[in-house]
Amino acid sequence: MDIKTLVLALALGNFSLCAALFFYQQQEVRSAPSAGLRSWRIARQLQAVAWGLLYLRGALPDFLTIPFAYAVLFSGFAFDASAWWELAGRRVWRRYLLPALGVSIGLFTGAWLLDMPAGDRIGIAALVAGFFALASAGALGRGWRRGTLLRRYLVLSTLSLTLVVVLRGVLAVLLPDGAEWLSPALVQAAGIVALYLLTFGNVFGYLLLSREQQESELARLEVADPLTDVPNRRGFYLALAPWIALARRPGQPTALILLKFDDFKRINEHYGHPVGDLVLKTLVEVCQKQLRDSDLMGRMGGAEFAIQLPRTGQEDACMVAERIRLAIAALPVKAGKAVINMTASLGVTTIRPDDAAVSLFKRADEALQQAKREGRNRVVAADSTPEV
Ligand SMILES: Nc1nc2c(ncn2[C@@H]2O[C@H](COP(=O)(O)OP(=O)(O)OP(=O)(O)O)[C@@H](O)[C@H]2O)c(=O)[nH]1
Repeated sequence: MDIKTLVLALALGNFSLCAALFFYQQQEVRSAPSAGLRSWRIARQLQAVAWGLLYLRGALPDFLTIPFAYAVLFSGFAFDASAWWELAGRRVWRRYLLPALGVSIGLFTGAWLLDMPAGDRIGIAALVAGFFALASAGALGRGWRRGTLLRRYLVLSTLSLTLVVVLRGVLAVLLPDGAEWLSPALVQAAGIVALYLLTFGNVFGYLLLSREQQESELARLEVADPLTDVPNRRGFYLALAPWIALARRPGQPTALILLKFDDFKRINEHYGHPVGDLVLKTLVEVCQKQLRDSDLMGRMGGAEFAIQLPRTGQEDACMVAERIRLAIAALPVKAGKAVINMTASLGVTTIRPDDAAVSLFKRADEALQQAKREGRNRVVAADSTPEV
C-alpha cells in the first residue's frame, strides 16, 4: 500500500464515520449521548476534510492542500483531544487546547509563507500531531489506576505511536536525506502508518471506552441512589447481608439505624421539589460526617435512610444516632434564599442471631414509628434481646 492510498483511506474512513454518526444522532435525543461526542464528531468531520484535501495535493491549489489542509487537520486533532478530556469529565481542559491550536496553525502557516524546506514543515506537523495525541493520552491516563485493560491498552498504544510520529518529524528535520538503511521513504511510511493507527485506535477506542463508561455507570445506578450517591435499597441490602450472616457467630454485633427526616413533605410543599432535593443531599452529608469509614448509609426511599454500624453494640449505636440527630437539628440548611431547619427521627437496633433482613428492618421501623409518635426529633432503641 503506498502513502497516497493510506491518505485516501484516512479520508474515506473518517467520511464513512461521519455518515454513520449522522444516522446515530437521529436517536441521540432518546438515549443520553456520551460526554465529548460532539467534539469527537467535529474531529471526524475536520479530519475527513483535511485528509481529502491532502489526497488532492497537486490537483488543487497549494494554498488549499498545504496550509489550509493542515490547519483543518490540526483542528481535528485538537477536537479529538478535547473529546477525551470531556469523556474524562474535565471539560475545562478545552480552554488550554485552543491557544495550542492557534500556535500550531500559526507556526505551520508561517513556515509555508517563509518557504521553509518541506522537512521543517513535516517536523512542525509531526510535533503538533504528537502534542495533541499526548494530550489525549493524558486524559486517558487519568483513570489508569482504576482503569480497565482497554483503557491501559489505549494509553500505551497512543504513547508508542505518538513516539513514532514525533520521531518521523525529528528525522525529517535532522536527516532530510536519510541515512544508510533509514531512507526518507521508509521514515515517511512509518510516520503515516503510525498516524493511521493512531487515528483509528482513537476512533474505536473512544467508541468502546464511552460504551464501557456508560455500562459501568448503569451498573452503579443499579445499587446507588442518583440523588444522594449513597447505596439505594438494593445496594444497602447487598452490603448488609454478610453482617446478618455473621450475627450467628459469637462476637460484636452490627447495629442498624433507621432514620427518617421529619415533615419532609412540608419542604417540598413550601419550597418546591428541587429545594427538597438539595436539602436531602445536604442532610446526607451531615449524617455521613458523624459516621466511621466502616459504617454505611443507604437510602431506603423518599426521606428514609438506613445506616449499618459493624461491630457496634446497641448503646454505642444509640450514641451515634443521638449525635446524628443533634447534628441535623443544629444545622440550618441553606437552599437559595431559604434557610431551613430540619429534624429527624431515628430507630436503633442490633442484628440478632435469628434475624433475617425483614425481621431486622421491622424492629428498626417499629422503633422509628415510636419516635415519630412520641413527637419526632428523637432516638428510640428497639429491644434487641432475642424472643424466647
Ligand atoms: N425533594 C424530594 N422529595 C422526596 C423525594 N423522595 C420522596 N420525597 C418526598 O418526601 C416526602 C415524604 O413524606 P412522608 O413519608 O409522608 O412523611 P413526612 O412528610 O416526611 O412526615 P413524617 O415522616 O410523618 O415526619 C413526600 O412528600 C415525598 O414526595 C426526593 O427524592 N426528593
